[in-house]
Amino acid sequence: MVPVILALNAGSSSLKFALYERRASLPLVLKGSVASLNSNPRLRVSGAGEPARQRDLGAGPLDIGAAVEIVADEIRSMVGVSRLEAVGHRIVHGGRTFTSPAFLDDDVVEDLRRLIPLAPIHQLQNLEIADRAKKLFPGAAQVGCFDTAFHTGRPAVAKAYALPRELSETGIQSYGFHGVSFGYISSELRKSYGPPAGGKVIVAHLGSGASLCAMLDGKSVATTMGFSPLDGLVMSTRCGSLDPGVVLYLLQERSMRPDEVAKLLYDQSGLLGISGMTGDMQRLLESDRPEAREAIDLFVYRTGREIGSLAAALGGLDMLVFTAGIGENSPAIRDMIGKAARWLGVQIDPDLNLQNGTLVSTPTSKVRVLVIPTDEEVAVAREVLQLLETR
Ligand SMILES: Nc1ncnc2c1ncn2[C@@H]1O[C@H](COP(=O)(O)OP(=O)(O)O)[C@@H](O)[C@H]1O
Ligand SMILES: CC(=O)OP(=O)(O)O
Ligand SMILES: [Mg+2]
Repeated sequence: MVPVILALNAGSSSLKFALYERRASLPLVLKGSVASLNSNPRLRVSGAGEPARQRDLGAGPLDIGAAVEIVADEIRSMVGVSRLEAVGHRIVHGGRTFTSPAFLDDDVVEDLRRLIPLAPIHQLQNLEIADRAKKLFPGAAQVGCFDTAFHTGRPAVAKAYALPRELSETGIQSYGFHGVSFGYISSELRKSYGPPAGGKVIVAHLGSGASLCAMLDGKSVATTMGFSPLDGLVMSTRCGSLDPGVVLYLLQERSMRPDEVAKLLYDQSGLLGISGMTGDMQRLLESDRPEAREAIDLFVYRTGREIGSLAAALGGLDMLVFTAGIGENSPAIRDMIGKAARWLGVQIDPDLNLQNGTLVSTPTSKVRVLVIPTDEEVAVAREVLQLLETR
């Protein structure tokens, strides 16, 4: 029996998973997700070439430990645990140390725990999942694949904050996230367009967390998230870019405690905060309440502005790629963002856009606009395979 590799991808609203045979081409055995962890969670699973089956998991919220157990049951029903050679984890923060995949031994986990304050709603969960996976699959190697790694090669100026050097030298800098996804998109662009990977490209990863990456020849040169995954675009429950004066004001004048400010900015802001209803974009699009519209408008406005900023960092724009939950599935949001970027030469074709195919720009659009479904799970499995081969 060929050994298998399990990839686990815990996002802020979902746990995605996929199982592959350990061969160079990574044949898929099983793929699925536990989505909408915060309310009305749903399990979706499909075997290779099979239609997906779905199951509602109650009203929620579902904690991540329970989600891992549900995934483990699915895996065990498919393959004997002894076949599992490795579990790869998407881990959002690798800091300055982890710029390539690493086996999650005790020392590495200790180092990664120190980064929890830099990505509180992700890193703790990522490490909890790794800990559970160790217990559930004791014979398998545990490997971390880091979101920050893809952005390591950006020019120094793109990573720096205008703070005193003593602080910058201790690691207070921009790291950037969603790198596992951006790395996958970069590899897809290389397949289609060769080494230049489309030239000057902006990839819009619009999911529950959202960020843009400016890529030149497939490599990250700038990105909207920074020191933490709070920065940049408006997200499901995160505020995105915010004048640091607001944080000071809340602490000093409103007497909020630091943990209350953290909760506000990570869990109660973004689409949820503006709409007062939900952080789920699909539900906002279905709503006719004016607050829902305001949330969508700010999401689009800020994404449009950041596209301008990244196009400036690139010195032009050849291609715009949409990916992740919103980017892959919402023609309406793509259309609005396309209009905000029209001055850059972006022209989205309404019919192509509605079909959710790969190319959605008009033949005369100066910027090619593509929709490429991300696959962070296979990107994780590839990194795991590479690491296993160097062992
Ligand atoms: N058809 C759709 N239209 C609009 N938004 C959608 C659609 N399908 C999914 N989404 C949105 O995608 C987001 C989740 O994206 P996803 O990339 O799965 O997030 P994460 O990985 O961060 O958990 C949610 O806001 C959800 O509403
Ligand atoms: C880094 C981050 O925001 O990830 P996600 O979008 O999966 O929550
Ligand atoms: Mg995600």
